[in-house]
Amino acid sequence: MNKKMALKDFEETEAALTEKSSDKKKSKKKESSKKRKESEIEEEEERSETSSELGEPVNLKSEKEKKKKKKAKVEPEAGVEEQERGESEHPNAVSRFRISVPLREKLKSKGIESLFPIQAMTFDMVLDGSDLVGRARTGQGKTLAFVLPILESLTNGPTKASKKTGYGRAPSVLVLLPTRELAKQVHEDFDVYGGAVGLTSCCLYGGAPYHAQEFKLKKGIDVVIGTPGRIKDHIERGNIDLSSLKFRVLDEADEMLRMGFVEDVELILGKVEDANKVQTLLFSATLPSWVKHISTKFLKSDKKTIDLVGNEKMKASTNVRHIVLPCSSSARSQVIPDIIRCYSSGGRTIIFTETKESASQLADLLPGARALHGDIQQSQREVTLAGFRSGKFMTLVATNVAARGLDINDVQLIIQCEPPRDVEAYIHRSGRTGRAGNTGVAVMLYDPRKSSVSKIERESGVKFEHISAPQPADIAKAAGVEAAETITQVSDSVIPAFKSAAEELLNNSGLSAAELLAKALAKAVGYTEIKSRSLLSSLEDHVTVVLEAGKPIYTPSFAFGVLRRFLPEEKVELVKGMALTADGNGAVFDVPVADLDLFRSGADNAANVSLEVLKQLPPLQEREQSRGRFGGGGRGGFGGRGGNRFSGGRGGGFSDRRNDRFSGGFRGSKGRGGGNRW
Ligand SMILES: Nc1ncnc2c1ncn2[C@@H]1O[C@H](COP(=O)(O)OP(=O)(O)OP(=O)(O)O)[C@@H](O)[C@H]1O
Repeated sequence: MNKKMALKDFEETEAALTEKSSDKKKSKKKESSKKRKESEIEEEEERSETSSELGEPVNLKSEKEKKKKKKAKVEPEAGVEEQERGESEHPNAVSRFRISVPLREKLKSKGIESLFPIQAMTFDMVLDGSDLVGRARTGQGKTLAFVLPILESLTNGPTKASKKTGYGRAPSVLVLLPTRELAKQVHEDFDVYGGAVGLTSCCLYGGAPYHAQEFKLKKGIDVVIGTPGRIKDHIERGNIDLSSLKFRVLDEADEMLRMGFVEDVELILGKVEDANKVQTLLFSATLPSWVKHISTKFLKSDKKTIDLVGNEKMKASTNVRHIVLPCSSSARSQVIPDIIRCYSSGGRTIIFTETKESASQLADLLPGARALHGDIQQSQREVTLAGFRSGKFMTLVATNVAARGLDINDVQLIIQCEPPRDVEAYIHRSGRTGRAGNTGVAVMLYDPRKSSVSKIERESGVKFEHISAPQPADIAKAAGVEAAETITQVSDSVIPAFKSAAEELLNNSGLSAAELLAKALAKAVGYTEIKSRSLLSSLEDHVTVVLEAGKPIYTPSFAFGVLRRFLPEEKVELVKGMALTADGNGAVFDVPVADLDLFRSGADNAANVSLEVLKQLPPLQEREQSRGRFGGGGRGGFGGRGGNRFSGGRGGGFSDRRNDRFSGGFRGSKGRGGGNRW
């Protein structure tokens, strides 16, 4: 169990620290610190209960609901009682930690009066000199977990005396991150909080000119933050001296190592004169076992580990409502705007695609959306992200380049266009919402013919909520309610001008007053027609039907065979998204509305066959479950399609991925690699 693990780690650490120290003051601090930890562990327990409260359905949130939602904000891993206790009594109040006044004031100005659990649990360890592996779910404040104790150590703590000073000073801190955007974000934190205690920082990443970076390094700097590629380049150019480092931080460590930059990271980390005099900290929301293994290479053997996820089943954010929705790739651009309308609560949305091309294409199709990926010039990437952060536009379509670490205010909705290749990507992408105690929604689209959600579900521990695409009629209904409200606000002064036209309509249209008003409302919110949408592939002008044949249907090819008994081949080929019901008695598929009567009458005339239109999807067999059966299927689209995305030799080690996924975004300036997807 997570809590147990966290407690165990903490107790081990406590014991070690207590042994070391004979200082009374220190042990007092530890005593209060221990109390803090115990209450945090209770909070963890409370937290897992409160998470289920986030499951209420979201539907075109009114302002009122939004406000309510804001009020529902809870501190990560903290219970309601905790909030009621008031900041000053908070067990993790900033004032209870060895945080100096300028930092405390800066934190206060940012609205931070108490530390989040990962920060509280690691603060003393880092300040007292330990190497550390830290893991907490997305959005729980891992950045300040290293920023605060590092700054405190350099200004008032153990590394103060040996820290370099003066013009041309070599950096004391090096922070490595996997993406440029993330490096910039972490740099901003060091800038804000470091600035408060007189420490300077700079950010080194690819795609930006060298000379400004070189100038800053020459002048002397305390904290260097950057991506491994550019930092390595600066080292090779002799611009940066890492010999007097006091801290090395690997943020999103698993991603950096997965990218195949182990050698670069190793080379960079190896540039310290005496590794024993450097503290190394490694953070991520996901720490696959191979990362833990690798960490032994970089971190001292007596390192501490604080793992707030541990062996807990649920690895993804518990503040997020996790939803899956069947949708074919061709229907995406129609369905996504409705998902945004229904689930974004008027906030920002990030849509993740698997490739750079599809990010650009989708951004072009969605009104008011912009793309962010590795093929976009760095300067434009920065403009785009700044525009999204400031609310200039509300929908960002991105590749995994935006999956990690980005902390953007009011991102309410994440849409993943298809299941990602690894569970880590799911965890980090969905973690762009529901941050710092806020709630959010993550919708993952999948094409039941091509992909399955069960692997992600199993590995992330998420229990997905299965929904169908919002029906245009539902969305229109909600819009109608809003329109009715606005109509009551229209001044009576308009009546004389429109009354005679209204009376004429009423007399001649053959419609009732309510029907005519309904049309007027529809027109007022931009509807002249409402189409239905199928449940399986979310296609307009299609309906979803279930076929039964008087005996179990074991394979899609059998279902196609039944259809061929009463339909011509060209009609059978119109069938979309064939899936089998979980009970094995039926086949579910989409057909064009225009052909529904033909399908129905054919079924009526065939022996033992029934065909019914569905309003809701019944439980279906997962694609994985029926793997092997789909291959020999009918001509309706299964033969040889799309293999099993999850079982075929992808994944595995990380070094072979180097050029596959990152060369565009991460090492863009060098143009390394070919099949770059991000
Ligand atoms: N003690 C705190 N009180 C209130 N807000 C905080 C506190 N610590 C951090 N935050 C805010 O929480 C948000 C998430 O923090 P951060 O980005 O460090 O999360 P993270 O754990 O690194 O997430 P990820 O795994 O996605 O990178 C930020 O907006 C940050 O300012």
